[in-house]
Amino acid sequence: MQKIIVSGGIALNGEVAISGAKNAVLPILCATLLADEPVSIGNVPDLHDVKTTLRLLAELGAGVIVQDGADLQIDPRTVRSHVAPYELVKTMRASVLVLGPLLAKHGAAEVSLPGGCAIGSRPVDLHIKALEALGARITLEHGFIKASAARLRGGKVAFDIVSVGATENVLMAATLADGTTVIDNAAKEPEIVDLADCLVAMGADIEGAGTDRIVVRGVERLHGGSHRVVADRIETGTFLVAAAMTGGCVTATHARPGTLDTVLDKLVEAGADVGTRGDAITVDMRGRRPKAVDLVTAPHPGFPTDMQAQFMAMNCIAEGVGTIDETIFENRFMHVQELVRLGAEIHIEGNRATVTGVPKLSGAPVMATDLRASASLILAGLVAEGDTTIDRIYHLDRGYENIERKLSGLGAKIRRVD
Ligand SMILES: CC(=O)N[C@H]1[C@@H](OP(=O)(O)OP(=O)(O)OC[C@H]2O[C@@H](n3ccc(=O)[nH]c3=O)[C@H](O)[C@@H]2O)O[C@H](CO)[C@@H](O)[C@@H]1O
Ligand SMILES: C=C(OP(=O)(O)O)C(=O)O
Repeated sequence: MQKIIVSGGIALNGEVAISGAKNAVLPILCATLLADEPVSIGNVPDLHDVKTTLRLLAELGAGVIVQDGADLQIDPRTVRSHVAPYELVKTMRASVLVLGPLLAKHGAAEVSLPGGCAIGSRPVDLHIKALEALGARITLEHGFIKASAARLRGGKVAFDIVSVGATENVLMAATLADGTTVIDNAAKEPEIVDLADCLVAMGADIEGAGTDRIVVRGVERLHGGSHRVVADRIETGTFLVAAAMTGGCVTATHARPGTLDTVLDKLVEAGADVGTRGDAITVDMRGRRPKAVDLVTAPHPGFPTDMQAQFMAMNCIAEGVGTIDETIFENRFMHVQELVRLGAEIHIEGNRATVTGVPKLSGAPVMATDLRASASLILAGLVAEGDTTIDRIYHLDRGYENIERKLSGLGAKIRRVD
């Protein structure tokens, strides 16, 4: 199994180009199932989750044409199956996002329940309730969500808690429903806005994406179109934290600064000079040690849970004590015991981690448990004395394109070994 070895102690400097967002491209690829014509998607990152989604679309019968690296064309006209098998769904939770599109377009969908995962139980009850509000009949049988509806009808959906995936599933389904759907307490993440932009390019009628009320007026059909995936705010944030932690100066280019307000505010609080110019963001922490920050994860525009592990890594070597409250997932502190192996001082009580910064970490073998936990271990390795060897990096490849090449370009000593 492949591992990553990081030799710590080098301040990162230079420019890094940000890729398209994993959490935007996955729902967008699923949304192409709604169209009557081929859809072109640009700025597609080369990620394991993207490959899994393309395999799933191909399994359903869609044509997948890679035009040029990051540009793809999906032809949904040849879709014949509406079954998303366990083998593909189990490795990637986002595959549940074919449920809404298949149901809306083909009147039926059978999607394996995604497995539990390291960060929490992650049920899909909100997806099911929302689609039922649009008239779908849904049962759970033999580990599959089985859904049917002659044609979905517009309805009222009011979420009890904010869910990115459930908002996306019902948003996609509502585009082809008969009548108007109002989604209240909708997720406001930039990836929802990007999905809505793509659906609108395909002929959907959507208002309010990015606010907590989305109104979708159903249309008879969606046509082909083209869309360029938004920059990955979590990848961006990860590189900016790397700059701050190592006492370096890094500019992330091809980024979308407006999607990162809370993250940039926390970097300023940690003592970094942060500047934005067009699609570039620079974090300069030269000659300084970060100050510990307190943070509470929350739905957008709050602090993203997908950046929690990376900020925890920064607090580990910061000056002072920082508290981190994880309010989205009940079990998203799996990186703590690995960071402790590197010499971090972290105390957990319920959903709060209190981190007391230490002057230095020391390299050790550690194990990645999920995607952002893996990123936090790489960040910690960048500042640890000696070598940090990170095992189970397949988690990392789900969501970071060429991370070791990008970090090497900033001066890091990092390599992948078999
Ligand atoms: C592919 C993708 O975009 N993944 C992101 C998406 O995941 P995902 O869409 O799975 O996350 P949700 O926003 O749905 O989860 C938020 C909370 O709602 C709960 N919940 C969710 C659905 C449901 O039916 N019932 C229920 O109880 C979850 O367990 C969690 O506690 O948003 C998360 C929160 O920003 C991010 O960490 C993930 O990176
Ligand atoms: C939790 C994440 O992704 P997923 O929902 O795909 O597991 C993530 O991107 O940090």
